[in-house]
Amino acid sequence: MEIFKYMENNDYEQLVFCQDKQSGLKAIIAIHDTTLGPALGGTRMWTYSSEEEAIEDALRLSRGMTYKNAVAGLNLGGGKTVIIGDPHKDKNEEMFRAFGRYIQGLDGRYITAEDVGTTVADMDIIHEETDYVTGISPAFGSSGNPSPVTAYGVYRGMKAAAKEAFGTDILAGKVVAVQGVGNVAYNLCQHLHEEGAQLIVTDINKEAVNRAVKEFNARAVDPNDIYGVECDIYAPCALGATINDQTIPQLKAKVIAGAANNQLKDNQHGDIIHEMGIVYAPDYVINAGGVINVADELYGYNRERALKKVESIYDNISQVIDIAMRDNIPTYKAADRLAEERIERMRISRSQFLQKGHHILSRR
Ligand SMILES: NC(=O)C1=CN([C@@H]2O[C@H](COP(=O)(O)OP(=O)(O)OC[C@H]3O[C@@H](n4cnc5c(N)ncnc54)[C@H](O)[C@@H]3O)[C@@H](O)[C@H]2O)C=CC1
Ligand SMILES: CC(C)CC(=O)C(=O)O
Repeated sequence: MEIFKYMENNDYEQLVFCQDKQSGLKAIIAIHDTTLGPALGGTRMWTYSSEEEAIEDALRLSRGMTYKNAVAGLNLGGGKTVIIGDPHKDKNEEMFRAFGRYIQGLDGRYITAEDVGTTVADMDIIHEETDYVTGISPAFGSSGNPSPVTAYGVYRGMKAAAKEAFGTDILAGKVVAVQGVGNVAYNLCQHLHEEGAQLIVTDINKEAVNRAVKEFNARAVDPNDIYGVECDIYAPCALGATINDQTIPQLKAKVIAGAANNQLKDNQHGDIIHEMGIVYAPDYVINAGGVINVADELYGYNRERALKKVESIYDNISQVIDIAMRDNIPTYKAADRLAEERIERMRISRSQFLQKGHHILSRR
């Protein structure tokens, strides 16, 4: 991979490699675009099969955060960290302390939070070294685990997509196939079950599946079978790139609406599902609830205010669908357009020189 060429082609600002021998920390912080404000995005800890795979993941995820934060109406840019390692075996206090010091060194250009493989407890340790961390314990007056709020946003966005596909946003009686029943999807299943949707679930973790079967009367299927099940809605809530050449021909769903980041393997897969008439709720629009929630900490956390903003994910998905219909383009392109237009408008309106620029962070 030619890193500078890749960064230049996709407008990345900065890539930071953090190493600490004692704790085993190997982290990559990717900052995509800070036009709207400091880059905010979570830290993923994962067993990458190569350093190149980790770098690519950090780059792709950080770009997604730029677009997510822009469409969500946040005054924040896009960034993300990946830590190479097994979250079940390789974590230690020193690792997150060392990582916190690297974040502090960026002096506010990047703010972190949870993602796959990291927890509120990890954020609390990072907080010992830096203020540029969110999703810390409610005991510190903060917002805690973002997953339940992400799930609420996905639920709202799923309703908006269902309205377009089925003429109603009532999900009672609809069959929803959920891939991965981890932190976000467990809470999503709870909303769907309460409304009377029927659930089909899968996960590589048997305990997670059993819990969903027991608590939500879900039907369990093997991980490879989830794509082809008879359902109304496919909710990808595990990792990325599950909408691809192999899975698309199997899909029976009329709606794709889930929490995972980077659901489309490539843009062409967004074109194909558009041509098939599937209503796709773009990942970074529908899963913005978590970042909206943690970003509220920068103002002094108020859960009611955060949830109100998360509710508007319904309107954001409807707006994206309207633009896609109007211009006869796939929804992923409509979402990109919304994000890019906002960033461009702000770039122009903020181009005037100020001796000491203001951002909400300066009050923290
Ligand atoms: N936690 C949050 O607030 C947010 C999460 N997301 C995204 O949503 C997705 C889920 O996040 P979390 O629930 O926090 O993660 P998680 O790690 O708690 O849950 C993911 C689940 O997917 C399962 N899984 C992994 N590979 C699988 C496969 N091939 N087939 C079936 N199941 C598989 C895992 O065993 C796990 O139970 C991720 O892509 C994450 O980046 C996006 C925005 C916010
Ligand atoms: C988990 C969130 C708090 C932020 C993030 O990284 C995301 O939305 O993907």
